[in-house]
Amino acid sequence: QTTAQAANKPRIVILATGGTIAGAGASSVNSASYSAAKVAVDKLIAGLPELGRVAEVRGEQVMQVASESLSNEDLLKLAHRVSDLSKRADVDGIVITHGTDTLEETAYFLNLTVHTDKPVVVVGSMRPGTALSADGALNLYDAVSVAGSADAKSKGVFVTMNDEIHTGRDVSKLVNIKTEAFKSQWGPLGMVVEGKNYWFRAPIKRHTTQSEFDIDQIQNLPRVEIVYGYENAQRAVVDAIGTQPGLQAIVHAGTGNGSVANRVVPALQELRGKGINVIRSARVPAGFVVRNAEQPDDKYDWVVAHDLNPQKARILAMVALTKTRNPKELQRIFWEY
Ligand SMILES: NC(=O)C[C@H](N)C(=O)O
Repeated sequence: QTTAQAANKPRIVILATGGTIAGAGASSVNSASYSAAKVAVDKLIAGLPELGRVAEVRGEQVMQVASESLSNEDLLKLAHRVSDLSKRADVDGIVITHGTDTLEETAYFLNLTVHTDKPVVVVGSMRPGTALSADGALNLYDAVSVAGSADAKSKGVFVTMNDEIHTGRDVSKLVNIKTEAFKSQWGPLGMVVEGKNYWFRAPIKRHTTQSEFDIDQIQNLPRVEIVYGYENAQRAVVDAIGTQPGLQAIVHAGTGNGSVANRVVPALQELRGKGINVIRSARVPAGFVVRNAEQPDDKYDWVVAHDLNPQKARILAMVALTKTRNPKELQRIFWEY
């Protein structure tokens, strides 16, 4: 028995994937210009001895990349590792260090597919550890502290940034450069301050142990692409994506309430006619898309993304398509998750 176990400290595994939290700049004033994914997890842990106050920590370097370059294969590799660790009796919680650019996508994917009631926390930073007022150390301390808390169990996958605890479903990177980069349109679940959690709400959408999706059954993800709506948008982009091999769905990041240019509608209808699902999301980052408003979804056999932004809608679509291509079933899933 180790000293930490004797002291009843939770045993937390930190799975490192890269990002700015593992970044390094040329000087301490480089807060925005630096290289992501440089520092190994053992060095991150050694640089933060305070972690030993809240947990017995060990690290694993799963990959070392900037998150904008993550692939579906990377996502599956990480999720399978999280699932395996979550089943171990000697692991009480899992922290994933991750670049912030696609952190919301990974967090939502894990929330949808990993069957565990143990806390899983995804964390990043906006400044590299070499910068003045670097935010990674406190974010990581908060993440480990939340991952080791009994009161964080059964609430799904979290993102801790800037003292806030967010659900991986709702949270999105909405601000560049600032350390208050992450927001949930329905609000954070709570805050973590000096190793103590303060909860204000709980997630209502299905996640982790209540999910019908299970990462242990998912070896591949179907291809889903996103097209953007804007003034003067032409159908050629949709037509081009429609020829991509293996395409199973297109997420349309529409203007306003998911509106679609009249020039683009026929292109999407043609794809639907070929069995490709059309998911109507919005480029507006708040509010939600109303079914059969702006476009006749029932008539066209389209799906609306509810309040999910396009990148999160893509994640849920991929996961849902591992089970069904029926648009009515997909719509049910978009309401429930
Ligand atoms: N702040 C960051 O982590 C940004 C970086 N480009 C990444 O996502 O890996």
